[in-house]
Amino acid sequence: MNPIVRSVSTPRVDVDSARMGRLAIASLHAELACDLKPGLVTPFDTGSHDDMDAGTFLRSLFALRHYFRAVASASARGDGFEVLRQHGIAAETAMLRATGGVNTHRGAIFSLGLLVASASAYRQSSSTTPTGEQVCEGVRQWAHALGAAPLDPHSPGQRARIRHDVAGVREQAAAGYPVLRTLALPTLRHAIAAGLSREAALCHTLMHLVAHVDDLNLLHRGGAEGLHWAREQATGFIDGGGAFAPGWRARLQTICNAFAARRLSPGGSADLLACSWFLLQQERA
Ligand SMILES: CC(C)(COP(=O)(O)OP(=O)(O)OC[C@H]1O[C@@H](n2cnc3c(N)ncnc32)[C@H](O[C@H]2O[C@H](COP(=O)(O)OP(=O)(O)OP(=O)(O)O)[C@@H](O)[C@H]2O)[C@@H]1O)[C@@H](O)C(=O)NCCC(=O)NCCS
Ligand SMILES: Nc1ncnc2[nH]cnc12
Repeated sequence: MNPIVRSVSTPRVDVDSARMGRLAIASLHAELACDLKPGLVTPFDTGSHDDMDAGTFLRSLFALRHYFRAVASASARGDGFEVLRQHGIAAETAMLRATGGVNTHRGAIFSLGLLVASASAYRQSSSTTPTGEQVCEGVRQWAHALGAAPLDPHSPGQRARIRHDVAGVREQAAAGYPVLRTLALPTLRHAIAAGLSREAALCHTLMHLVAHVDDLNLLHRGGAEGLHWAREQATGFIDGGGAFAPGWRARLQTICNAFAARRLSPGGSADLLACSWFLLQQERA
């Protein structure tokens, strides 16, 4: 964008950006607050983690309280991907400062940040509320920039992605998050429409994600065998009726215990769960 042309904020942009920012933080909190998440941190369990607990995630959320509003506002004003990326890098720094160097939300800063930016741009340009699927599709506008952006080939995710020849979070983003559009959103919508509680619907959706996502965190910690085992556990839970089945909590607790025993943690699936919740909630905003 021409540096002479300053981005102009208007009250409408500011109000909607603040709304999108609050929804994003609330969605990350909804994921954290959900119990019975195999290998993941909950208010009652640190899962497969020794370096973080719910307090670590809450400090991280607090550090991100301005970030999502900032990317929403930048996107609504028409700022390019590089501006969004700089906000993301600053958010990663704020997160690490708040957590004492623990990586709680690096992937969520990326994925939820892009979805917030997409939702904000759509709402600004069309003055209507997009569906969750339209928000996912909107991320494709940055596909080229995503492919050209600097990448750390030695990050856990990149090492896992290269070693196991799978797509990672950037490839998901450039394709408009197909796993959210075609799997997580329909699953979450159906569970809620069928009358499941928020927690049951989130657990049900998380297990569908674990069963299908090439989760780089599972690959990083458990390799191909660990990912395969995790998918088998999730598929077994789903085939047994998932959170619709009587006694689902006891069955899921057993799976949680098994994930922790193997030190496996589907952090990518947890991010995508929070993203799914945001995509649904912004439809009502
Ligand atoms: C694009 C970046 C994320 C960089 O990508 P890269 O692959 O280099 O970074 P990684 O962090 O290694 O992997 C990506 C993170 O994304 C999550 N994730 C994993 N698989 C998937 C998937 N299939 N789809 C979507 N998302 C996925 C995951 O993040 C979550 O897990 C982390 C916490 O779990 P934990 O097990 O504790 O992870 P570690 O501490 O790393 O391992 P241990 O040592 O404990 O075993 C946490 O990050 C969660 O969010 C992957 O980690 C991005 O960093 C980038 O380039 N950012 C620049 C800014 C930017 O462009 N922003 C956009 C603004 S709109
Ligand atoms: N609840 C959680 N536990 C562990 N890693 C995560 N990444 C995102 N949410 C997470």
